[in-house]
Amino acid sequence: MTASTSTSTLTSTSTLTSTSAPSTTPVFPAASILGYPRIGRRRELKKAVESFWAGTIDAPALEKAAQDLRLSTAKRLQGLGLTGNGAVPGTFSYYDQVLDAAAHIGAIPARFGALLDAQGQLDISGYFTLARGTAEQQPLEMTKWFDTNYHYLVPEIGPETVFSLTSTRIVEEFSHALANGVHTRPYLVGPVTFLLLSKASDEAPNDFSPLSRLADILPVYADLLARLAAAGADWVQFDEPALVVDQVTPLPEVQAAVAEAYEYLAAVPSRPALFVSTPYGALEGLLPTLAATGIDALHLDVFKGEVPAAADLAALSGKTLVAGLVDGHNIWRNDLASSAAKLDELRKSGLTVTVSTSTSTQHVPHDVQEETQLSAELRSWLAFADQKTAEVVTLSGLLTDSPSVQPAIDEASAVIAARAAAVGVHRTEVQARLSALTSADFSRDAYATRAAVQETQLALPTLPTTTIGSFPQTGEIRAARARANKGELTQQQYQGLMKDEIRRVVQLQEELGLDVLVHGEPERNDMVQYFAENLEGFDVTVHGWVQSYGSRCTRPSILWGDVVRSQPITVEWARFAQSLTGKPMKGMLTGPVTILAWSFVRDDQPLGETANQVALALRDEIADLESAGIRIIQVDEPALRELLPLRKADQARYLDWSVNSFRLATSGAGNGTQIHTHLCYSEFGVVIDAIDSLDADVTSIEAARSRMEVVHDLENHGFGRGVGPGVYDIHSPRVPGRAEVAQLLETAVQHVPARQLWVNPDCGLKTRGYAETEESLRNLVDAAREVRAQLA
Ligand SMILES: Nc1nc2c(c(=O)[nH]1)N[C@@H](CNc1ccc(C(=O)N[C@@H](CCC(=O)N[C@@H](CCC(=O)N[C@@H](CCC(=O)O)C(=O)O)C(=O)O)C(=O)O)cc1)CN2
Ligand code: MET
Ligand SMILES: [Zn+2]
Repeated sequence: MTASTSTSTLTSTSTLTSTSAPSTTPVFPAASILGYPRIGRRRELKKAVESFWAGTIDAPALEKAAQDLRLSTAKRLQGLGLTGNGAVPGTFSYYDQVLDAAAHIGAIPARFGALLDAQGQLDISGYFTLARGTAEQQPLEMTKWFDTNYHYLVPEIGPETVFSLTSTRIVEEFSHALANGVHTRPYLVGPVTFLLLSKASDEAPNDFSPLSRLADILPVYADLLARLAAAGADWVQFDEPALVVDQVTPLPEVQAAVAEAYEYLAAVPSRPALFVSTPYGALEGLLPTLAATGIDALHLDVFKGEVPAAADLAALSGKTLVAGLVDGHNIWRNDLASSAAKLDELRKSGLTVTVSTSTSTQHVPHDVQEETQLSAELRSWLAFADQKTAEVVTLSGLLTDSPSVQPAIDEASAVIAARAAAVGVHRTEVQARLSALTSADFSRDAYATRAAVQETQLALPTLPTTTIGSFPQTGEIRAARARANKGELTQQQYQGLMKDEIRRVVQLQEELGLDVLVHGEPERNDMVQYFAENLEGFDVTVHGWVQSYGSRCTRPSILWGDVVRSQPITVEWARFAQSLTGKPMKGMLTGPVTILAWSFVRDDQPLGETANQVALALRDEIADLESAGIRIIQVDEPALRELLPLRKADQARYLDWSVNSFRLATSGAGNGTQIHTHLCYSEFGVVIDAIDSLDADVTSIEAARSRMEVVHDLENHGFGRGVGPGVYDIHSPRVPGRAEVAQLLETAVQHVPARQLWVNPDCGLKTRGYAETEESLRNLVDAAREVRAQLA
């Protein structure tokens, strides 16, 4: 459909809205959740998908595994009390929910060539091609989903993109569940969020905005709606989280897009009832806009956001208000008394109100009851996805004024009170150390002074080469750790195997001719969990897997108490690795912000305070590394951008505490100790001032996928310290050629003085195999030598 025909449709819809809605709008279920983890309680989906990629199972077997998982999930949620039509969300995905939307509406970049089958459909192999790329084509870019550790694939849209219904998977999933006794609620990322999250395709002119294609994707969404109605769906959920974020696109344009999209979709003659969800924060200026459309139910995040003003709520008259009361993004048991009070407030509006989660529960593990190794006390403080579902069901009892709710509220209040008083939550020695800090603890001598000392002590060539820390985590390494955890290997045997691995990694780096070496991090299951396991105040889970992207998962640690480092963590490994080489060996730590971002963090004190506790532990670790003869220490902060608040008004305060915690961790280092930091997964333009304020001597940044765009930011900013824009995209097995790397370096030296530049990959190599790693690093070192020679 062209822009002009859609405008005429839009004009006619304003009068049609009331008559074209389903004759009787179905009742929205009193209890529902926005979404549920899809990886499986035992990572069944991860295993099936990776087996399919490895060629050990075929497409029908993968489909069967996914079907079984969907059905057991749906039955479980029914069993927990999500019983109304549409209460169970259809939030399954083989890889990513944004990719799913792209796959349904035909947003398939031309650069992939013909991916559709004879019927114009994208099959499962084509779908994974977009996610994982081919030898010739980079996959879709991956980036952070709002302020979470989930990553989505970025659709590429241009004037040339032809939209059509290229998948009907959500319809088939609905029908399959219905045939098996569960009336689910199909889910798709909504049209406005979809376009706001997209980037312009390679073919698009410079000033192109994906949002300009709104009128062209709406008919495809409409087609899908009609098919879902025909399949019998009562409700469909369009997820619009981009509406809670301050966008680069001016608000009036976003408002116009929201109005156009939902007036259009509401006017579809035969459709399910429309439910729009707006997780991750307060909807603010877009609430009246959505209220003025013909949608049937609107979700508001009233956990993170405020309860809206009465006048704003009044505008929702005739619609169901779905109250996101239970936090989908953290694991603390809900304060039911406070939720009940909010629910009361919302019901005063006279609207039909129902209960839900603030966000999808895809960000939390499945079930606390699996974690039998945790103390009963700690478990009683927690709620994972299943417990959150139960909390939603409990709160929905208030809608019918059920007397059975009060005991549950009282119990939750009692547990929260007990948690505040529990041993280890507040420790006087930690509080005393924090209150004794002065501004001197947050700064080092001037950079020029430090750089001069480091230059003589380290004697590195121009364009020094290094890697980001991890080397491939091989099956052998993981198997050894699994056996050690089961007690099949002694600690000594396990440590011996890890030392063998470190020896191999050091020798490989010597052979390749890298200038600054790493030990490869084989002893770490994860760069955050490893530290959590070695600090007091944290606990870790056994089955608490949460999807980070695609088939990759993490087990976020639980930071519940004041943080204490009772003994050195990395020092012996670093000392051992340094003993194997005359070249500088980097000590490798994870920074305070990232440790917080990738853990479930206590909600009973400001994050900045918790960050400083972690920072003090790292500060002590750095002092011990220095004493052990380590001259370069890298403190990774890949999540610095992730926690940046979605609303501009909150950002300065965040950047202040986050930067300060990094400085607290690192500024005890002597002038001769070179502090590195590393950031990935973000656009850096927005946080470049903050990166500068970290005051690290050297910063490595992801850049290869975006073809060195970051060097413009660095140049404009006048970034004056060492910097290593990544020249090797480690997210795919593709090996970058020597000439390609050299070209990226040549671009870099045009914008950043050569004496500041470092040569390194985009990120750690843990997800890579050895074959491609060796070849890529060889090309990287050769390219650095080539460009060095040109400079000389
Ligand atoms: N926390 C965190 N967030 C992050 C990143 C990160 O590195 N960590 N990187 C960015 C991208 N996200 C990523 C997230 C996960 C992984 C990743 O590689 N995850 C691994 C698991 C890593 C891990 O915890 N490994 C454990 C457990 C491994 C395992 O599955 N063991 C088997 C047994 C193995 C055997 O017997 O062979 C089992 O438990 O069943 C270990 O090595 O010990 C995976 O999904 O496969 C990579 C990147 C952003 N966010
Ligand atoms: C996600 S950032 C990873 C940094 C870490 N040092 C590594 O190399 O794996
Ligand atoms: Zn990284």
